[in-house]
Amino acid sequence: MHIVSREEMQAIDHYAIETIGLQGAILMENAGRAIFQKLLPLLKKEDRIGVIIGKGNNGGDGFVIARCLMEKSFQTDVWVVPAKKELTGDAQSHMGIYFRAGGTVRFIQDEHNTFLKKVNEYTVVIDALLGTGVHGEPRSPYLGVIQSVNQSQAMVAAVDLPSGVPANGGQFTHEAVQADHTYTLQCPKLAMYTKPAAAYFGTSHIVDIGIPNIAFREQEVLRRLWTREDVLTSLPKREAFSHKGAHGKGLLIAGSTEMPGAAALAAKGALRSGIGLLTISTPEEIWTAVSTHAVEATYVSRDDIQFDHYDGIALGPGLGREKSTAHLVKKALSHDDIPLLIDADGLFHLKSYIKLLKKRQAPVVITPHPGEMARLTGLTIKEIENNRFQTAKAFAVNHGIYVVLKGKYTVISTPDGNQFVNDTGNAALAKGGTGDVLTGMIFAFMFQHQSLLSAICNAVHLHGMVAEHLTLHSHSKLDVLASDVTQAIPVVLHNFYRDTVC
Ligand SMILES: NC(=O)C1=CN([C@@H]2O[C@H](COP(=O)(O)OP(=O)(O)OC[C@H]3O[C@@H](n4cnc5c(N)ncnc54)[C@H](O)[C@@H]3O)[C@@H](O)[C@H]2O)[C@@H](O)CC1
Ligand SMILES: Nc1ncnc2c1ncn2[C@@H]1O[C@H](COP(=O)(O)OP(=O)(O)O)[C@@H](O)[C@H]1O
Ligand SMILES: [K+]
Repeated sequence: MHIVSREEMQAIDHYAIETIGLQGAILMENAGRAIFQKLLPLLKKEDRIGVIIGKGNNGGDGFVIARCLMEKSFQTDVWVVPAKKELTGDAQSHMGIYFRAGGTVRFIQDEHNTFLKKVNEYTVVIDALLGTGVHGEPRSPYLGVIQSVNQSQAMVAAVDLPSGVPANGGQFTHEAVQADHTYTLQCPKLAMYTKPAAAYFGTSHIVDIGIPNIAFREQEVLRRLWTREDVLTSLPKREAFSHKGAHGKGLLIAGSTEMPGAAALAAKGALRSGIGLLTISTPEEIWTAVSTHAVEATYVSRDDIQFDHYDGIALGPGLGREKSTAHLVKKALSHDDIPLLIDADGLFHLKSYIKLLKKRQAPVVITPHPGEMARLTGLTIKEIENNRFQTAKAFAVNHGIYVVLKGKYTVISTPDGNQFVNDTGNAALAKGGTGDVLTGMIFAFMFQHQSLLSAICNAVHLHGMVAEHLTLHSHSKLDVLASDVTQAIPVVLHNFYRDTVC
């Protein structure tokens, strides 16, 4: 499923209307009807519903919903913000259809005090004020109407976007509708995956309004959600006659005397995700501690690493930032025919050797959180968070690597500029050590998937699913530990393989 910016959505609409010939009024009818159908199970006959309509096409969708509500005899008031003559195009057409079907409206300008009173009495408010066409802070009278909606106790269902939320996300400080449900048309918008916009959507529903796929292909939208179906169709099959050497001989360079746990967690993540043979390079003083948790692995001292004995190298978790560990990053980078996964302290050192990335033959995957990404790019964390998609893509393309920018919605960017968003997981993962587990999972998957991209995306998806599984069945978001994540990988993988179609 594609994820679009405001400009991409407008271009896709334009293509659907002008090139394909699907008239705007038909798309609007589809949108309103599809939203109504999705909304219906949430409505009760005794509900008092207010549909609040703005001047653009978002308001046009509102007229279609109002007509559907009227046909099913729901107690509905339709409130219009602009004067009648200000409505144009498809919105005007649908206002006409609504009137001729027997509908009536009230104008907020004419009955402002009644509107303020009524909005507090509604049990459901349909927000069809502003959609993707909004620019900047909502102007008067929209801002006041948005404030009234936010003060009411009604369940708020937003059409396409909560009014006032910019479709592209990014920083904003003005008031916007705080929705309980948002019915996003055709495909998710960038705002759904960025702070602070994401918090306004409530539960998001994607509503198919019938725009053909070719419209997305023609606009070359390179951003997608990585879905459960993607996982099911790309999980690797374990060959019946395979042997341990066929599932990856991996070297994990991780851990230090201060951070033995990071090595153990990454190792456990890899072992639980199917790696054939795992060798861990940690300081010898901690071999016993780490091997208690990763009995299946073998160990090699830091001075004895033979880099070219391995099919891939993961380095960084708990490595330490001393100069003595920096040369390991340089060495791993210079063995340029071995796939490399760099995380945590490995990323700290990477900054000094960034030019080596372009010289490599084999792929490099990096897994920064926003703080690590800020350090790598020289930007602030705020700048990264306000432009997650742009900065991750630019870094991936400029250095020819895969970037896994972690967070609530992890963004995976490829060297050729494609981006995939993960929507699994929850704040139970906001704990030290969970990223180390992810490193292990990606590392193991790298050896077993047909494509590196599906390996990365599947690992990120499953890592999130493990957190969801734990909080659904046995844990709160407070008490999940990174080691619990390693222990719950099997049940989640088991469920996926049970459902797999490959
Ligand atoms: N074109 C299509 O294919 C479809 C689009 N649909 C709807 O159309 C919407 C986009 O329609 P529009 O482009 O008309 O945009 P909107 O309906 O979001 O509103 C644009 C209107 O708001 C005004 N406006 C912009 N910024 C403002 C601000 N800060 N304060 C106050 N007013 C402001 C503009 O002057 C314009 O009149 C989508 O969100 C969706 O709901 C649907 O009808 C389905 C089909
Ligand atoms: N609020 C959240 N919702 C969903 N996932 C989260 C959230 N917070 C963190 N995560 C995930 O948890 C992991 C944390 O990784 P990281 O910050 O590197 O931790 P550490 O280095 O301590 O292991 C990442 O995969 C990230 O996407
Ligand atoms: K809206």
